Formats: sequence, C-alpha cells, structure tokens
Amino acid sequence: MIEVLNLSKRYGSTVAVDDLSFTVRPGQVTGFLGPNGAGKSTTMRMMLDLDRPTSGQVLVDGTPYRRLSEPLRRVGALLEARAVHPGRSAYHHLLWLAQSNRIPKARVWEVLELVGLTSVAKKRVRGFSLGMGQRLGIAAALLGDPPVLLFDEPVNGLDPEGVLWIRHLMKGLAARGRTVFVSSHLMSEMALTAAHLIVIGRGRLLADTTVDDFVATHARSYVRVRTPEPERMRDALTAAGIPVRQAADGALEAHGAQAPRIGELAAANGLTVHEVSTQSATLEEAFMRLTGDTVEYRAVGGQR
Ligand SMILES: Nc1ncnc2c1ncn2[C@@H]1O[C@H](COP(=O)(O)OP(=O)(O)OP(=O)(O)O)[C@@H](O)[C@H]1O
Repeated sequence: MIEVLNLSKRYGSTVAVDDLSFTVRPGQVTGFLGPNGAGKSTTMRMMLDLDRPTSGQVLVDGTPYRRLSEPLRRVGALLEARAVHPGRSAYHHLLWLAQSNRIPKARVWEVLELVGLTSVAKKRVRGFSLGMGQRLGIAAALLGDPPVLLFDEPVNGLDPEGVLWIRHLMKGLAARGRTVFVSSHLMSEMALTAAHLIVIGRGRLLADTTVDDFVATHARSYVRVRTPEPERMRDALTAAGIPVRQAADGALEAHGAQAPRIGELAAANGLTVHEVSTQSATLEEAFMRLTGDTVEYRAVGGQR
C-alpha cells in the first residue's frame, strides 16, 4: 500500500504538487493520470525519496522510503529517465543492483528471462533500443520481487507486442496481491489495464475512483445517426425531447436515448437511416472533460 499524505512540492514559484492525499491499494492496477506538467513524475519521485517534499509525506507499507532496508525488496520502480551506465551490460547492471540488496544472482537471470532480454544479457546497454531499455528498467523493478511497484510511462517505446506484454504483466502482478501504480498518457491502454484511477491536474487531486465510475461520471454515451434527411430527423428527435447535435461529418448525435428508441422514432416518421450506432463513452473523453481546465500546455487553435 502507498499512502500519500498532504504532499506538496514547490520549485521556486512553481507549485508542482499541491496538498495531495490518496492511497494506492494492493490487488489492483491503479492508473495515475494527469496532463503534461500535472505533477505525476514529481509525486513518483517523492514516493521513492528521489525528491524531498516541501511538506507532507509518503508511506510505503507504513514506512517512508528512506527508512526501508533493502528497498528493492519492498518497492520496485521504473521511472522515465532511468540512469543506467551505458558501458555496462544488462546482466551486470542488474547484478550490481541485486548485490546491493542481497538478492541472489539466480534472480538476475530469472528477471532477464521474464522481460525477454536473456539473449542480449551480456550486450552493452549503450546499443539498446528504447523498448529494450524499458524492458531492462522493468527487470530492475521486478528484481527484488517487491510487493509495491511503480511504473512511470511503462509502455513508452514498446511495440504492440510489448504493450500487450506489459498489460498482462501489470495485471498479473496485481492479481497476485501486489500494489501496482502506473502513470500513462495512453488512455486506451489505461482503460484496459487499470481498475482504479488517481487523476491530478496542476498538482491537485481531481479524481480518486474506479475506471468505470470515472467514465460514467465524466463522459456520456450517445447514439450516432446518419440519414439522407438530417433536418427531418433532427426535428423528430427534438420533438421527442432528445437533445441532438450535428457532428462535423453531418451525422447527428443523439444524447440521453438508446439506439432502439431512435430507430423506432425514425420508423414512425418514415425516415430512412443509414446508421444508428451507440458510441460508448471512453476514458479519453472523460479525461479530457475533467482535465480540460487544468491543461498547462496547449497548441494554439488545438482541438479538444
Ligand atoms: N526539477 C525541477 N525544477 C523545477 N521545476 C520542476 C522540476 N521538476 C518538475 N518541475 C515542474 O513541476 C511541474 C510538474 O512536473 P512533472 O514532471 O512532475 O509533471 P508530469 O505530470 O510528470 O508531466 P508529464 O506528463 O509531462 O511527464 C511542472 O510545471 C514542471 O515544470
């Protein structure tokens, strides 16, 4: 379990993390979301004592990180910019980490196998692709078989097979009772991986809830209708009290009614329809709606 307690971090006049409190529980994958600059990496660094809080604290299974003995056995972490000596091999990098935490040598080969790097274990890290570097970082996180795991953008640089692998890995770890906390900008992937979400914006907590609740609360499903007579269809929907708007491609979007009702209305009015499809609410849409006002960097004229 990870407890974040009234955590704040200032860099000069920038408030990176602002009185943040939440708990990450074992047995499920918890996603950590927020726009660029929201304070996710800063929060994760403070969880690992790589950055000192201005105020507040983080407890890992009841203890601050700096007081953990053999920390790799308690918390495994993949942070975005992981420092690996480029002249070292993957094997020697992991061996060096293992020895500092009294982890047996055999475990090094085990994690190399687990992340699929056995065949390049003795090659220098300098020649590694982005994806191989990610796998090595994940191997390091798993080395001490810790109960708590933090991953900052773990699918960064991974190909589709790698993305699928990490999804199964994280879910598997959670299913075996681990605490798994993972940040990502890939909403579709997060929707498939996480059960719970912590969402922050400008360093503040915006949501602490299940993925299903989050989507249901912040995004709405609607029915998309294409017809050669959009004006008549719009009138029929409006007369039935169903709010409707027109999409950029000319299709109608009917809100607050199910597809069968729309089909029945079309039939009752003698309207031809070419499409009546339910558009399910997505995590991405919910995220955009909730965090829209907290986005720090946005392209001029950018569409949301
Ligand atoms: N070492 C630092 N010195 C000064 N400001 C910093 C430092 N680290 C982070 N910040 C600032 O703190 C804020 C939060 O940054 P942070 O990297 O934690 O956000 P993030 O949510 O991880 O963003 P991203 O999604 O882009 O990785 C930003 O405004 C950033 O510019």
